[in-house]
Amino acid sequence: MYARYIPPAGGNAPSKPSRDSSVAKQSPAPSPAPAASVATNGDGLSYSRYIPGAKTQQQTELPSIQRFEEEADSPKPKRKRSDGEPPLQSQKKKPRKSKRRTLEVESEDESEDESETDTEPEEAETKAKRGSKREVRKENEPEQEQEQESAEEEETKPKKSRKSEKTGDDLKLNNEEKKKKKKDKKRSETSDHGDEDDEQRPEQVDVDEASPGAQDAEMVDAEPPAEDDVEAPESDEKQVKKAKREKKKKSQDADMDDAPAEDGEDKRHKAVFERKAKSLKYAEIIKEQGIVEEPEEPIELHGLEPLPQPARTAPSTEKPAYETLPPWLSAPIRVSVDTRTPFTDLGILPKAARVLEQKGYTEAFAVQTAALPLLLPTNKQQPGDLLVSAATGSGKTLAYALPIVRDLSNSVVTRLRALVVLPTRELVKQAQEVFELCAKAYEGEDRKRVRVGIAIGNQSLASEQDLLVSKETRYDPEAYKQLEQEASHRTSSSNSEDDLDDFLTGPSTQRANPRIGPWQGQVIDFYSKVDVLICTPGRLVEHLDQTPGFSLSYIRWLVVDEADKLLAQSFQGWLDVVLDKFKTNEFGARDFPDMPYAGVRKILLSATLTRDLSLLNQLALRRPKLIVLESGKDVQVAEHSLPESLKEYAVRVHDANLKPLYLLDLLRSPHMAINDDAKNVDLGTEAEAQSDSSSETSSDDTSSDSDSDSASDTSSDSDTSSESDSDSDAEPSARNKKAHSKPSKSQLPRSLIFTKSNEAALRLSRLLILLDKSLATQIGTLTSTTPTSIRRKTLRAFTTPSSPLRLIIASDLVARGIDIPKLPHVINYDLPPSVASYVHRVGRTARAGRSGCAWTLVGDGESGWFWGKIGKSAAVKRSQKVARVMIEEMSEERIEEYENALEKLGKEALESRKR
Ligand SMILES: Nc1ncnc2c1ncn2[C@@H]1O[C@H](COP(=O)(O)OP(=O)(O)OP(=O)(O)O)[C@@H](O)[C@H]1O
Repeated sequence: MYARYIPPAGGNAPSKPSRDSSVAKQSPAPSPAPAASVATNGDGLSYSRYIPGAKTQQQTELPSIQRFEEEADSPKPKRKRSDGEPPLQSQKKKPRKSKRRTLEVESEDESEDESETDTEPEEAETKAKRGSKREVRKENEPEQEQEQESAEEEETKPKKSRKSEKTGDDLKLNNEEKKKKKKDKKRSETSDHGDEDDEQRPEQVDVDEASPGAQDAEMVDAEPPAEDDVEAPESDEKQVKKAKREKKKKSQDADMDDAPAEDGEDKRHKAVFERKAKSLKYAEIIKEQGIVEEPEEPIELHGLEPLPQPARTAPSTEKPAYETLPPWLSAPIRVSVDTRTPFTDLGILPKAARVLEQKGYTEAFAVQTAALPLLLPTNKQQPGDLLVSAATGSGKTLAYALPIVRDLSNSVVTRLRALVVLPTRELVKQAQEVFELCAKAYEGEDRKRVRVGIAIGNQSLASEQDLLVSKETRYDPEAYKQLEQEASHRTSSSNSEDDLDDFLTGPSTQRANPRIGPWQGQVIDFYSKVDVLICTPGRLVEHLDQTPGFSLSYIRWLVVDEADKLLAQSFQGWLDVVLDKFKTNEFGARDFPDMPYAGVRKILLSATLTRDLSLLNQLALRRPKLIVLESGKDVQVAEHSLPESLKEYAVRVHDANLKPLYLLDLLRSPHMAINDDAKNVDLGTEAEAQSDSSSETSSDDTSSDSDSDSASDTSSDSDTSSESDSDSDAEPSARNKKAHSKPSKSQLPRSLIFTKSNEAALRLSRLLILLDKSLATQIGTLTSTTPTSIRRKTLRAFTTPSSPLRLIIASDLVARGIDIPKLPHVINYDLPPSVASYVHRVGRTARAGRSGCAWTLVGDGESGWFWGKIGKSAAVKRSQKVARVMIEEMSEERIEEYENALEKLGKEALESRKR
């Protein structure tokens, strides 16, 4: 609260500026036209101001003090008054009044901003004063200005509150009366100009009020008129007025000086008390009359109010799910690598378990423990497809072979019911051995011997066709007619381009249905000779296209081993062809007798199984489950995992040009010898025993075998005959050398050495022999150009302990899946092309829980890639770190030998090219 001094009314009429400012603030109050007057300065300058006439008449008393804290009380009574009492002004002004009223309400509601809104016009007024006529400044002494301001505020109040209209009537009237008197006086003094102004004034007011920015207009009004408007005749009048004003001022000052200060104080206090009394009285009247207060309009805050905020929600306790993989892939079935379970506990018949035990399979490995219950018919769960991601040598083959054979052994008729697809011939052969073992295990006791066939293209297509499909011709005119009708219907809808084919390959009806015999009325029936076909994808497509009667209509199992490779590469689009054949389903052909399941169950396996759903989705998997192996400490499921028993070494190669010498030094180094000698002794005795048992098995198979086996043995393929020769050679030599099973010291540790290409493998093997002639009998080579018979011969010799063969230098042909029993060392002479390739290469050792070592020669320029992608990569799960091995510097003498060997190699290459 603060008090403002306003000089006593005693004849000191407020100066013109003060009147102006009051008008500016008073604009909301309607007034009849006459009330709008033209304020004219003493010097003749005129400007229009809106002054409510009613108030002018009410002015009886000059306020001495205004206490602004009382303004806070004013709005309410004012509102009541406005609603309850009719306005005093004429009907003409009503619309304007309502408009003004709206503005008033807004200003009232902004009670907190009142002081601001009040001061703004004052400031405007002050500016107006400052920027306006100098005469006004001269006339208005500071005290007068205070008086003027208080008068303005006094007049502004009616705008804001009706209460102040009522309670402050006396004060304002006094002020207004003075103004009026002065005005009248001026009028009398002024000439016709003044009258003209009077006439113009209402118009100006109307324009101001009618305009949307009425307040702005008022502010503009508050500004002094431009000096251009000053007319020459008025200058005399101005001077007269000025003189009068100065006179008045002097007398006023004299009064002020004379009046005792105490009187002023008393008056002010008196005025305050009077106002208070009036306010209280007015409140009582309201109470008595029962005037209901208009409910307060909602306060509209501008600028300072807090921004609207959204309602706070309780923090969610649910964990966010960022998983985009399907649950079966993100949460696979995890099995500890160390898990071992008796086969009988997994639902394997005791007789079958005994056969497996004879082969050395005493207990089921971890992956078998997890997979067998899911695939065997004893599983009462809703069966579905299965994916297995387990390290190399973990026994995946038996995990799918055993349940498939168990299922097929229940059937009576031989039909092709299982299809196993593998990427290489060697793997097909390997899988065939496992299936044969299982077939033997499940043979007898009301079970049929499951027949296993292979298709790898190592012999002519016709020979393979004979092994897979048999045919019988019978005379059946009716069936013939029917088949012919079906065939002609099919061919008629086909292309006319077939005419050329008809000419070349015979009637189209025969091609459309191979069951139609060559003679009228003859019908051909085809029978599958195998229950299981293990094949490479390319050869499979060939049979589907060209082998009459080769059908996948009865297929119940589809196994895709080394699935990542088979799905990533097209292999003549084998998958699309096969899945298309699955669509045509013989009624009941795919029913599993012991299971509530029909259709083709798919099994996908790999040591580096892809998690790429776009690849996996090609197979249209149904209710898939994923099995992964994990070591106790591992939480993360890595895409590539290495056998726990594998030791890895990185051999630094300073000079890549001398790499063959580094290899030789490594082979002769104590590092490898330590890891090899003792095992070689074991390997010798064990492997011999194994070779004996395997030869027994093979003889068993041959004797008891069906047409397919004997056919394969008696195949016209030259490779096969040579194989049998070599085998027969190998056996006696092994027996002869039984006594010398302990390897000599000059022998190198048994190692499988991988190079980057066929050429590199051949070149390296020859170079090593040129460097050390004693190695000639110890080195073998395996590449994709090696004939199949030689491949098999080499692999057999390598696994035979009595054989002098100690090293196999190979391309990536044998990197995948090849099972070389108890191979102690794998050497990456050249770096593998990918991480997956590394995993498969080194996975040829440390199989079936045995220990093994992987050595990688790393050139200085290759170390970044090796350590980044393989040696220290988190993508490869390994039980122990990769160790570093240093090879001593080469002597000059050795380097010279090496250069000589290189020279010889060059000459040999030239000669072979000439030939
Ligand atoms: N239950 C078992 N007990 C003993 N040896 C087994 C058992 N199961 C499999 N093996 C042997 O483990 C070795 C590896 O088996 P297999 O070839 O099936 O492994 P894999 O997981 O398919 O390996 P890769 O991924 O390299 O193809 C084979 O020599 C096999 O005879």
